[in-house]
Parts: sequence; structure tokens; C-alpha cells
Amino acid sequence: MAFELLTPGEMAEADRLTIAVGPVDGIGLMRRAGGAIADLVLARYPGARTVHVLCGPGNNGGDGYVVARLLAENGVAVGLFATGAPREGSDAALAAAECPVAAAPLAAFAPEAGSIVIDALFGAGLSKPLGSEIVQAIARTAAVGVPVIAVDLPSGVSGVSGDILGSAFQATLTVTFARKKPGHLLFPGRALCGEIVVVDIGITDATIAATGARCFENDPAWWRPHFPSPANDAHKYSRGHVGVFSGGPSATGAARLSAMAAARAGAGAVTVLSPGAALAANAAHLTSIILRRSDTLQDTLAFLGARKPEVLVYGPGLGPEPEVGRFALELMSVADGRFGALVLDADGITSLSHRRAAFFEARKRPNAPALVLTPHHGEFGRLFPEIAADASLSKLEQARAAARRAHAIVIYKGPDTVIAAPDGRAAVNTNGTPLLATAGSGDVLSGIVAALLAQRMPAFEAACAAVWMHAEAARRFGPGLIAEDLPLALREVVAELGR
Ligand SMILES: NC(=O)C1=CN([C@@H]2O[C@H](COP(=O)(O)OP(=O)(O)OC[C@H]3O[C@@H](n4cnc5c(N)ncnc54)[C@H](OP(=O)(O)O)[C@@H]3O)[C@@H](O)[C@H]2O)[C@@H](O)CC1
Ligand SMILES: Nc1ncnc2c1ncn2[C@@H]1O[C@H](COP(=O)(O)OP(=O)(O)O)[C@@H](O)[C@H]1O
Ligand SMILES: [K+]
Repeated sequence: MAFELLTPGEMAEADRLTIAVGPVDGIGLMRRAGGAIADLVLARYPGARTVHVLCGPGNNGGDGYVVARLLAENGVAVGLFATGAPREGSDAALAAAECPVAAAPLAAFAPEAGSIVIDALFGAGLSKPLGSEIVQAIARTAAVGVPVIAVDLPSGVSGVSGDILGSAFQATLTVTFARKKPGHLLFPGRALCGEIVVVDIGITDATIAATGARCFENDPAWWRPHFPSPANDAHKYSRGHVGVFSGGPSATGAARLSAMAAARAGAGAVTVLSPGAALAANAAHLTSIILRRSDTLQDTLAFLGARKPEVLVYGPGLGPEPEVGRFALELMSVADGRFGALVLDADGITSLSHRRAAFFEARKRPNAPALVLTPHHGEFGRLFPEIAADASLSKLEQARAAARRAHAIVIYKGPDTVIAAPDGRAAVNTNGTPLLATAGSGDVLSGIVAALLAQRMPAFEAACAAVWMHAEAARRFGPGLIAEDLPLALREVVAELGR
């Protein structure tokens, strides 16, 4: 599977293992990397008047010297600019020695219309904010607006977090090696990469596996084998039953969005658990969805005993009051096999921020239900303030830390939604669309997650699938999308996945 994301540390390990096994050595890998980039440049920019290659002091610069040599050998007019000579004895120094083009100082670099820029300043080794000489080179490039081809990463983008260290190139094309890195997929780095091409430089799948990488780009290819489809002898309850808690009379829509999404995502039965005061409002809008009164924990226990739902959704439209959090804790404490999993969303998360210690304690109990948390940025910060405040952690690492802390699957939502499991697995979603930035779309996501869990999809895979399906449905519906459209738009996506 080629969906692993390698941190720069894991990539360096893959590099080391590959060289240790042989036959290729460090300079051999560098020649392959530079060769792949030169081929792409020649194929994509056959009419480029001049190619300006900018080389840094490390191996990223080494790749640049290889590109410069190969382009010059192919008759391209190459201008080479370097921040300084590579370290003596390094692979980059070998590559520089093989390059027939003389390097000028970076200060002399002046991009011109019709040229293209190869950014080989920093890649995986970026360790501090860019200096002013490089910031100025980036500004000069942006001012002229020439295409930039980034080697491995646009210089200035952290491969670990996607953060910008001072400034960064806006690349047209980013060419990376073996696998993508988290910084290619996490914002703001993702927006600076342009098109991303991954080239094979001979690092094998077994070597990638040996690095222990546990992060993935979210893709149906690796969770589709777990995607549920109903057995021929299924009945509605065996397909999976989801219960969704509704808010009061003026806040019932969120639960219905979640419930409709659960039904469209394949739950055989969905029940909305409504306060008595909101029964009339819910009844006026529900047809195939079952409606049941639930004002107290006793009412809920009676429902659990009688109807044995697999999964409960708690949060959409409930309000942020502390008693909402108290009820969430009670639900977890009475679970004990009465239901399998809880999806905590929206106000279910916010309300628990008043009872964080009790919540984390409850999560340690052996009979606690499986839990999926679906916070957006604000909700994440309320439930996990220390993790959110730790600027040394990327969004990916924050989601993983939260998953470990809460013994839960965490879906940390946003343009680059991260899904993390307590065992360290994590995925970054890449089919998101700003069309999803519409009120109620998060409620729909909670229903999809619940439906897949209710159909016995393993929790991490279910969360990844739900996030992908949610975005895919939005893309297919297109502009004009409102949350009400999403459940029906799921139909086509479910049909294709279930085939
Ligand atoms: N792994 C593989 O399989 C393969 C890897 N390959 C290539 O190697 C690249 C990684 O190489 P790399 O480790 O040498 O790091 P790189 O990005 O060149 O930077 C390190 C140098 O920059 C310096 N430096 C850092 N930040 C700075 C700043 N802000 N301002 C100024 N200086 C700064 C840093 O200094 P230091 O932190 O040591 O003080 C060090 O001198 C990778 O991206 C890919 O292109 C390919 O050849 C194919 C095989
Ligand atoms: N710019 C964006 N690109 C991709 N996905 C987005 C973007 N903005 C929001 N989303 C997605 O839309 C959903 C919004 O959820 P949420 O903020 O909980 O909304 P609500 O509370 O209105 O239901 C999440 O799944 C989030 O990942
Ligand atoms: K670069």
C-alpha cells in the first residue's frame, strides 16, 4: 500500500535502510531523485528559456546539482545559485562536483519571465525559519510569477507539520520521493505544494514498512475491504440500529440531519430520541426515522433495553450546558454492553469541557463503550486545551495525542481533517471541499460514522470512510450544497463503495 505518510525522520530511516541493504548508495539515490525531476521538467516545460536552479547546503541542494547537470547535458540554459558549498564529503558535495554549471551566490538570482525555478534549497532538513536572503529570493520569484518546481517540499514548508517557517515558495509542482510527507497534506503547506508527484527512487514497500510509519493518506483502497454491505438475509435491526439524541423544541434539526445521514449510510433502523417538549417538532419532520421520547436516563435505559441499538450519537443541537456533559458521562457509565459505541459531537464535546477530569477517568473504565469524537478546531481546544496549546505538535500529532488521552477515535475536522486512533494509527483526509463549510454538515458526518460503526465496520476504518464519503458526497453535489442535501448525495457514494 502506497498511502503511508513518512515524517522526515522516517524518510531518513528508509534512506538509511535502503543504502544499508544496497546496491544503491546515497549518491545513487540522489541521482535517481534528481534524474526524475529533470525528466519531469523536460517533459512539462519543453519551451522553457532558462531554468534557474536554487541549491541549499544539504541533500536537497544535492538533488538540485543533479537536476542542473542533467538539464545542462540536455541543452537547457541553466542558471545555478547556491546558499553556500555543501559539506565536504557529503553526497551533495559529490553531486556538486559532478555538475558542470558554476554556482553563483543566491543574492545574484534574478528570475525573469519565461524562465522556471527549481527550488532545491531545503526539504526534509528544514530546521529553523528561513533567513532574509532566502525570504528575498522567494519574494522576487513571487513578484515575477514564474513556475516553481519544488524538490521534495517547497522551501519554508515543514515536512512534519505543513507549517511555514518564516516564508515559503508557492510551488506549481512538488516532486517528492517514495511517499508523501505530512507537510504535503496539512495546511497551510498543502496549499503551497501545487501538484504533488511522488517518484519511485527504489525504496521498497518492505523498507517503508520497516520504518514503522503509521500515518496514511485517507483513501478507499485501504478501508474498502471493511466497507459493509447487507447480508441477503438481513433484517433492519441486523443491518445496524443507530439512536440519535435530539435537542429541545428550537434545536431539533441537527439530530435529524445526523439521523438521515445514518439511514443513508446504511443503518437499517434509526431512532431519534427526543425530549417530550420537542416530540411535535420532530414528528412533523420524520417519516422512516423512528421517534421515541427520552427525557431522562431511565427513558434512555428503557430504549436501550428494548431496542438494543449498536451506536448512539450524542451532541448535535443539545446545547453546551454542563448538564449535557453530565448526561454524556452517565451514558458512558451505563453502557456496559447495552450499546457498543458512542459518537460524541458538537455540544456533546463542548459540554464535557466542564468535566474533563471525570471524562478522562470514565474513559479508563474497562466497560466504557467505544468512542468516536468529532471536534472541529474550537471544540478540540475546549476538550484538549493543553494539547491544542502545544505549538510543537502538528495537527496530526495533536489528534494522535488526543486519541491516546481519551482512548477514542478522534476525527479532528477541518480542510485537512485528521483521523487518529489510540493505537497510533492516523490518517489525513485529502478529498475535502470548502462546500462542506456550511451549517449542519458536521451533524451529517456524525450520522455517517455512527451508521458504519453500527454495521460493524472497525472503528478507525469507519471513521476514515465516513470522512471520505462525507466529502465525496459534497463534491458530487457541487455548488449550492446545504447540509440537507448531503444524506441523499451519499446514495451514489454508498452504491459505488458497496459494489
Ligand atoms: N532521504 C532520502 O531518501 C533522500 C533524500 N533526498 C533529499 O535530501 C533532502 C534532505 O536532505 P537533508 O537532510 O540534508 O536536509 P536539507 O533539506 O537539504 O537541509 C539540511 C541543511 O539545511 C540547513 N538548514 C535547515 N534549515 C535551514 C534554514 N532555515 N536556514 C539555513 N539553513 C538551514 C541544515 O543546517 P543545520 O540544521 O544542520 O544547521 C542543513 O545544512 C530531501 O529533502 C531530499 O531532497 C534525495 O537525495 C533522495 C533520497
Ligand atoms: N474549507 C473546508 N474544506 C473541507 N472541509 C471543510 C471545510 N470547512 C469545513 N469542512 C468540513 O465541514 C464539516 C463542518 O463541521 P462542523 O464545523 O461541525 O459544522 P456544523 O457544526 O455546522 O455541523 C467538517 O466535516 C469539516 O471537516
Ligand atoms: K525544496
